[in-house]
Amino acid sequence: MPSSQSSSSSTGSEPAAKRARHNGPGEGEPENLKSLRLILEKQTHLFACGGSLLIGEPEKNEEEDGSKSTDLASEQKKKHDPITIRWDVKDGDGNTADSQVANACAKLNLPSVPGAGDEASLKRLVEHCQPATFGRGGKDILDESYRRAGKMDPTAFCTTFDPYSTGIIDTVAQVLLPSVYDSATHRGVRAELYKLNVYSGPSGKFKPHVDTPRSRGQFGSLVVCLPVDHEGGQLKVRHKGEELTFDWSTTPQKANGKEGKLDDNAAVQWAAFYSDCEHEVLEVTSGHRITLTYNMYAVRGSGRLTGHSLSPNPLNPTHLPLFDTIQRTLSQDSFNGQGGTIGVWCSHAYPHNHKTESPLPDALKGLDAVLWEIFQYLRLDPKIKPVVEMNENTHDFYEWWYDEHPDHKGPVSGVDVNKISYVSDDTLTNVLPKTTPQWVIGHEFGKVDVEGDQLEDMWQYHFMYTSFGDYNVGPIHWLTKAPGKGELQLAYTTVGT
Ligand SMILES: O=C(O)CCC(=O)C(=O)O
Ligand SMILES: [Fe+2]
Repeated sequence: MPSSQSSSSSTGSEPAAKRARHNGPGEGEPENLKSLRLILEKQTHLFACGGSLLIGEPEKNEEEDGSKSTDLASEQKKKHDPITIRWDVKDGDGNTADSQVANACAKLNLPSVPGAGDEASLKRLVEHCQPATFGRGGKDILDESYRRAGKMDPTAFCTTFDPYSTGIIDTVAQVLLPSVYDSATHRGVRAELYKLNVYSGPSGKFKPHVDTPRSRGQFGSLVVCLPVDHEGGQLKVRHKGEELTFDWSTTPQKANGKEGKLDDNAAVQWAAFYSDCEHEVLEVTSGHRITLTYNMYAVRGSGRLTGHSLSPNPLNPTHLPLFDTIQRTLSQDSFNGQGGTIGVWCSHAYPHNHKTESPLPDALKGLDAVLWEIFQYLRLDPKIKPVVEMNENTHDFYEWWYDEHPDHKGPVSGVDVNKISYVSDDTLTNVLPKTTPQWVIGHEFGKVDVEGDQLEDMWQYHFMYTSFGDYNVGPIHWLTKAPGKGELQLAYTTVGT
């Protein structure tokens, strides 16, 4: 039975072109794996989703006899109540009422009702925001040529808008983080309010960027756009050459607010996407684009769609579109009964600097999650590991050593050079794999630093690689293309002169 290995990173030290050498169909590549590779290449990636909620007058929700309506259908037809935002107003903001009361509170109702004074509150909210920064190289940067927006921290405001009760989080969980029947990967979504942002015309914007994950479990971001008129400000989200546009602009002609009445078309719009997707907010040309952003984390045992609920709606992996193809393809023995390794490069990036706790498989996204579930269901014993490929010179050095030791038979159990101070060639013949290795499978995520003398002898190379992981015996049959840029997993530092 072939075993599968996914990796989310590889050594960053090797040029992509060289790595690509190993990704194309290799000589003697089993036919069934070739066809599976072609099928995976054609997969479109699901990386974002979105929707809208109409807003209406608060409902009386009472029958004529005074009893409350509990009917599910009418519950679902209900429009969302108008949204209230309250925020701290510190002393000295120039407002007489505020300067008399320390830490007073201001309030805004959305959508604003013409003639109800909401426009003045909206103006105040915009004024009370601070300039929004963004993360670059571990620092918070303020650069208005890159991001021109206002922000308010969640410690300074509260809102009646709740992404859980509106069903947004359930939808995001179903689409971006589905739980699979009978899987150990039951996961739910926890959304944490991160900021209120205001992008104002004529030049509010946020140029292309990738969000900084706040912790290892973060898999995505949710943006909720509040019902405030604005033009422009489209959100564009990209992944692997595909792009989705979320256009929430409302032209003044479209809006039909009348004095004292809520606009019938007023809606809350939202979009959710995986954190590793590049995205940008195009220029807002007029009005204010006001958003609530949430960081979303994959968690076990919370949320409505986890496998912990009594009647969950979990996916069955056999009903995933790729299931039949993969099962059929892999049921033909690609390796003549000898076993072998199939590799799939993760199509998304994951935060994983923590040595002992990897966020995976809980936070696997999109196609990565689908393949993981199918491989698990087929009992292929998949593993998620960091992978390092030997660069060409090192590989040549190993080949030379193997040529020099034609009698080398492969490792003898119980011999560990990492416990021996001097390693002779004889000892090496007892520890190196039978055939020249090319891939080293890491024990755990997180960069491994190895210190030693000049890398000259075979045992020093061996020591470096085995400090990081295990040689993969035989080739890895990669089904997907390696990510454009890998991440440094293994560093060798020379000590002494
Ligand atoms: O407002 C948006 O649509 C996206 C904002 C964004 O990219 C961010 O806050 O990081
Ligand atoms: Fe962002």
